Amino acid sequence: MREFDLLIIGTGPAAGDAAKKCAAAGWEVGIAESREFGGTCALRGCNPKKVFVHAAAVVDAARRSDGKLCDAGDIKINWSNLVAFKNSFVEGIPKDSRKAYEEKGIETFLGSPEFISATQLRIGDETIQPKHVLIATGAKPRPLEIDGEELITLSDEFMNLSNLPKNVVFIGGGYISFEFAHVAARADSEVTILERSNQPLGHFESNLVDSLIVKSREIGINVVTEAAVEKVEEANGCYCVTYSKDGNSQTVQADLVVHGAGRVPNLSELNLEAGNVDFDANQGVAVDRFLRSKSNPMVYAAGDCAATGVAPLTPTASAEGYTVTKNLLNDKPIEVDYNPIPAVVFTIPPLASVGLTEGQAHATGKSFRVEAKDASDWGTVSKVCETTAAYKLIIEKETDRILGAHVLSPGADDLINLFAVVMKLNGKASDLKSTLLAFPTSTYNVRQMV
Ligand SMILES: Cc1cc2nc3c(=O)[nH]c(=O)nc-3n(C[C@H](O)[C@H](O)[C@H](O)COP(=O)(O)OP(=O)(O)OC[C@H]3O[C@@H](n4cnc5c(N)ncnc54)[C@H](O)[C@@H]3O)c2cc1C
Ligand SMILES: NC(=O)c1ccc[n+]([C@@H]2O[C@H](COP(=O)([O-])OP(=O)(O)OC[C@H]3O[C@@H](n4cnc5c(N)ncnc54)[C@H](O)[C@@H]3O)[C@@H](O)[C@H]2O)c1
Repeated sequence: MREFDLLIIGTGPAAGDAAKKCAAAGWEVGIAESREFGGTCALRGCNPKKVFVHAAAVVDAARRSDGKLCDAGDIKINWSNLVAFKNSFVEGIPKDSRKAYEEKGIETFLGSPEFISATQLRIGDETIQPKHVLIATGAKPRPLEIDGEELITLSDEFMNLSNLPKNVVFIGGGYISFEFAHVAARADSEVTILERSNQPLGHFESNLVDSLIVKSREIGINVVTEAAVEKVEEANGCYCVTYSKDGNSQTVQADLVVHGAGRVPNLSELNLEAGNVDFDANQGVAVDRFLRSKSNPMVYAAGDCAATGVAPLTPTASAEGYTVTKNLLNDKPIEVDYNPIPAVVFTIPPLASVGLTEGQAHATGKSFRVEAKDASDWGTVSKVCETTAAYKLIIEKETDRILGAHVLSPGADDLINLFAVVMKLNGKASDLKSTLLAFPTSTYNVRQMV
């Protein structure tokens, strides 16, 4: 029987803070990882994905500037070099990450612990009795439960392909599909996105999603809405994807079919029933506002696997991990300080958002004004030869506070953080208007927007 003050399951952004700070406070800490140490964001998500997005942005910038800013020649993505370059950032992480835990006196386990009772877990041959458990196991691609599911490539595999085939179909029209579709289109593949609802990227401001769809179609992506994928078959060396649209079955051929149809909490290996840990397979571990399990008080959950109801992103996972640390080490529990949560779809150009959409603002009953404009004439847009840019701001009339900011433009991924800071500090739109900002920069545009 091994005893720990804290056993952490998972090594992504939700896990690290508690491991390191509890160990620094003198606790006996163990941490278990069933794949490579480091988590999704660093190994298979945000960071490696950005390398692909950079490559696509370089090629796109050169092509759209051809004859104006440069002679682009026959510029193209070299896929195998790109994958190798991405790997150069990723391959050292598992060893370094595990070593960093061990150097802090944290015991590491490779494998999946499972609950054998409300107070004990087993990992391999060892029985572990921890005082506290932090479940931080993240998420995995949602099972589609369609025929031919085994033929579908996952996002992890997409980023390791030795070459990118000519015809690529993405199932789902969310973050993963739009980001990788924009990469694949710049790598000269023919790309289709099949989205079952009438609006892809459902959490984003619909007008700007419409503009992004127009842009996506301009670069050759076939975006099909109200198209629920029903099966994938292998035929003549390629794949045939069947989807229902307008009550009819339709098909599209592909050399590669990619899963972009959502993710679910990664809980199936933990035997949570034996641990008396309530959970929902789609939402995650049932937690109270302090991130403690509602059914087993020694257990906490954070990140993509916790049923918090907020966007499953790296910043939210980190904030939840930080909150669990505080609640483990301090007597007075705290809630997660989420507000506000910025989000970016790393397309080219990026779509960024923070706070309420116009529809959500209506639902609050507050009185607000909307500032919205096509911004393709901004200098920071036209001078980089981009043709797509737009924004929408939601500003409360009574207080002049920004309720929501939505931007589709070059630089929107950084610009959105300025809005996040102002909203967090309860600043007013007029504060932004009167703040001197460096010129000419993407963020300077904020003064024109408010
Ligand atoms: C392709 C892709 C791109 C993304 N891009 C972005 C982005 O640009 N920005 C952003 O904010 N978010 C992005 N995300 C989401 C982001 O990666 C996650 O929200 C974040 O990693 C969640 O952190 P976490 O600690 O909860 O889980 P994870 O980072 O998923 O870590 C969980 C860890 O637990 C391990 N694990 C799972 N089950 C067990 C078990 N039974 N036993 C032991 N270990 C287990 C997993 O192997 C994993 O290492 C992206 C996700 C994907 C898939
Ligand atoms: N830039 C980022 O921050 C970023 C990037 C990638 C992933 N992520 C995270 O990973 C999560 C998963 O990403 P994702 O893109 O897989 O999911 P998503 O939740 O963003 O989108 C999934 C989409 O697939 C559609 N869908 C589901 N089943 C379908 C079917 N059978 N046929 C057609 N469409 C179907 C849904 O209607 C939805 O629009 C995201 O929610 C996000 O939290 C974030």
